[in-house]
Amino acid sequence: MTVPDFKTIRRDLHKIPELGFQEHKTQKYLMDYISTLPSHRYELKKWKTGLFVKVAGTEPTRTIGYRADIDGLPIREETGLDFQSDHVEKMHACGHDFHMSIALGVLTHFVQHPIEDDLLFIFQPAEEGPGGAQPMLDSDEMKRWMPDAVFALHIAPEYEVGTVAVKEGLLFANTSELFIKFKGKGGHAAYPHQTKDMIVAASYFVTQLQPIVSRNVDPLDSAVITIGKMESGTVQNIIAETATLEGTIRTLSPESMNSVKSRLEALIQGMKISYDCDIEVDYGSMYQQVYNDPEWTKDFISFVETTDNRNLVICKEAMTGEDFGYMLEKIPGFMFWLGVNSPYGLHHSKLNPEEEAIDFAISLMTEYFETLNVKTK
Ligand SMILES: CC(=O)N[C@@H](CCC[C@H](N)C(=O)O)C(=O)O
Repeated sequence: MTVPDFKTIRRDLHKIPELGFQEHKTQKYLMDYISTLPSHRYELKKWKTGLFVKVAGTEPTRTIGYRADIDGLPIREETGLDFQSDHVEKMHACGHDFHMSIALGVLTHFVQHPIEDDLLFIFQPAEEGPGGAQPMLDSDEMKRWMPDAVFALHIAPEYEVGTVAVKEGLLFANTSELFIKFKGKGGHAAYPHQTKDMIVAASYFVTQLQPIVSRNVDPLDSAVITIGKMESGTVQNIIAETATLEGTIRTLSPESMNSVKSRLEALIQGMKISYDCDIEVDYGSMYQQVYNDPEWTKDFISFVETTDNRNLVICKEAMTGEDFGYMLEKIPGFMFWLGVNSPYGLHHSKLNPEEEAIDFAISLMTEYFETLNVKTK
């Protein structure tokens, strides 16, 4: 079998981004590709819109897990690339097209050149929300094929291709989504005294959230509250009866997440009195922090250091979230950042990672897994 071009595979996947638990075309694409590999070397199980693929080892004593997330984001792509998204208002703006093609590359290698250990490839839906990692962990397939260690990577636009950035311990933050609904009383723009204006209430609330971070969280224990969406009103001369806010909370410690939410709820009680309105809060999905197992991470760091043409960066923790944190809570392993050098960052409509990072990552991970194989002997 000739080795396929994983950049072409990435471009195919880039054209068909789908939101969490709607990844039907993506799942079919992955399955169609995997079905071209010798079928006696692997076992495949569909799980919702994701996949588990177990590649048989020659004399397995353990199972090594590798996870790639597969969903896209609700963003209108503005890269102008000739393989731009075919799906309106959807884009692979967080690099999951890279994550999938790298996983397919590693999978292909080990189907053709098995190591002693079994390998479990986890193609996970809904990382951007509402979260696929925890339900996958709870699935019968995962219980049957539970890996002894699990690894994943995430593209990093800020680093050059060839860079691996990682750290032991905390890598990504605790996260919670945030959905707030305001209900007041609408009316004529010229008679505000007869209304309860929810544009004024919601705007005030957005500004009141900011001091939670600067005045309630220990400065040495960071937090972020971002409101990414605000919706209200119908036309310029009608006072808005309702308003909705959507956002996310990020904290370095689980304890700070609880205290940020307590402060937010206290503010809401005050707002209800001040603006004489109803306010409902819903936290949506919450993700466990990504905590890299120190032993596995040290092992990976010394592997990267001792190989040529790989630039190792010991990075700081980031306020990004990842439901891979749930896998690392149960199974030792690590996640790392893969340099892709894009002038536009994650979740940007012009994100354009350099595709040379795909082959770099495939050889990085295949060599690393081969090193682990030697260590089991
Ligand atoms: C790596 C990355 O960008 N992950 C997302 C995870 C989103 C979690 C959830 N939907 C939330 O917004 O809290 C991120 O935004 O960090």
